[in-house]
Amino acid sequence: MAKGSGPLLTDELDIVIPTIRNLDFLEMWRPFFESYHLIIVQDGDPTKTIKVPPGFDYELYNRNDINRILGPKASCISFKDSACRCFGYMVSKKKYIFTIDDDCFVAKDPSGKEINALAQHIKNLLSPSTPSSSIHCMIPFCEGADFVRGYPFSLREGVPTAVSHGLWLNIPDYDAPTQLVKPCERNTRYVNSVLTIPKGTLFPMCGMNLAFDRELIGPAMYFGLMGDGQPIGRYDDMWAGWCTKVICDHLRLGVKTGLPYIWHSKASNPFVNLKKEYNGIFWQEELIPFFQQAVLPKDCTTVQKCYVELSKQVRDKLGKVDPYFTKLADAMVTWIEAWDELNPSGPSTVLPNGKAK
Ligand SMILES: O=c1ccn([C@@H]2O[C@H](COP(=O)(O)OP(=O)(O)O[C@H]3O[C@@H](CO)[C@H](O)[C@H]3O)[C@@H](O)[C@H]2O)c(=O)[nH]1
Ligand SMILES: [Mn+2]
Repeated sequence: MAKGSGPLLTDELDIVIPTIRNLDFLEMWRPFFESYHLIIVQDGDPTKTIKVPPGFDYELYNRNDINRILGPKASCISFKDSACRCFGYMVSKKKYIFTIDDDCFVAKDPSGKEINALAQHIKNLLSPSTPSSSIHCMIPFCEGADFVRGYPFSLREGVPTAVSHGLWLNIPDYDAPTQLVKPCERNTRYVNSVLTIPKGTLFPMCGMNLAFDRELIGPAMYFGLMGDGQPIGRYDDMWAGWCTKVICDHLRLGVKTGLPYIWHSKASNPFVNLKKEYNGIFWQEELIPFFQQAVLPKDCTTVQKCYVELSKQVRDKLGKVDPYFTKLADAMVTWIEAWDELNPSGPSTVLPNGKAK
C-alpha cells in the first residue's frame, strides 16, 4: 500500500488462486487481499466443496464450469495441475492479475516487517522496465536511486512493465532431482532488489507469486497443457514464461523479477514430481534453444498474433521432438480462440457457479 493511502487498483486487479484445498491460507493475507476480488479455480473433483473464509469477494469455477463456459475449447485448460489457473486469467475482466498458490504465506523482510506482496507487485507493474540494458547496479525508478553514469538517456524512459515475477523464502521451487538431493535446503536469502530481465534473456517463471498486466500480455499467459492425460507436469508456468518473454521482447514490454517475497510453506512430493517432470527435464534442453532462436515477424503486432505465430513454430520445430508439442501447438491456438471469444471488445456473460460473496 502506498504510504498514507489504502490498497491500490482494487477495482482493476483480480487475484487468481488455483486450488485443490480449502483456502484457510487467506486468513493470513486478509489485511492485504480483502479489498480485492478473487477468482478461485478449483481443480480436481468438482463435487468437492472448497471452503473460503468469510469476508472475501470471490467467484469460483470448477471443472464443470470450465466445460460449460468453454465447451470443446475446455480441452486447452489442464486438469489435475495448477496450470488450470490460466482459466482465471481468461474470465477476469480486470487490467491486472496477481496469482498465488494456496501454500504461500506472508513473508517477513529482514527487519521483521510483514511483506505486502501485492503492493510490491503493483509498484513493479506501475513503473517502467529497462530491458535494453545490462543489469544495473542501481534500481532506477525508485526513491533515492537513478540511472548511473553511462546509461543512455534515450533508454531512460524504459518500456511498460508487463510481468512482475516475485520470489519465495523457505521451500525453494526446485525440480524433483534437485529436491531429492537437497531435501532440507531452504531459501533464507532475502535480496532487496527488483531487476528487469534483459531483452533476449529467458527466465524460469514460477507461477506461485506472479503478477501481470492482463491487457498488455494476458493472451500469452497460457499455462501449457499439463496434468491429467499429458506426458508432462509442473512445466506450465515455465512454458508461459518462455512464450511471454519472447513476446515481451518482440513487443517492447518489460519483465521484472525479484521483490516481493512470499513464504512458500509446502514441499510437494519429489517422487511424484519426478514422474510429472521427467519429460520436461529432458525436453527443456531442446526448448531453451528453441525459444532463444524464436523470431517473430514484424507484422505480429498483437499478443494474439505473436502467440499464434509461436504456435506454428512450436508445431514445425518441436513437433519432431515429441508428438506432445503438436498437441500443445493446437492447444495454444484453442487458448487464443477461447480468449478472444471470452474477451471480445464488449463485456462477456461468463457466469461462475459461486455467487460473488
Ligand atoms: O493438481 C493440482 C495440484 C495443485 N494445485 C494447486 O496449485 C498450487 C500449487 O500446488 P503445490 O503448492 O502443491 O505445488 P508445488 O509443487 O509447491 O508448486 C508447483 O506448482 C507450480 C507453482 O505454482 C509449479 O508447477 C510448482 O512450483 C496450489 O495452489 C494447489 O492447490 C492444483 O490446482 N491442482
Ligand atoms: Mn507450493
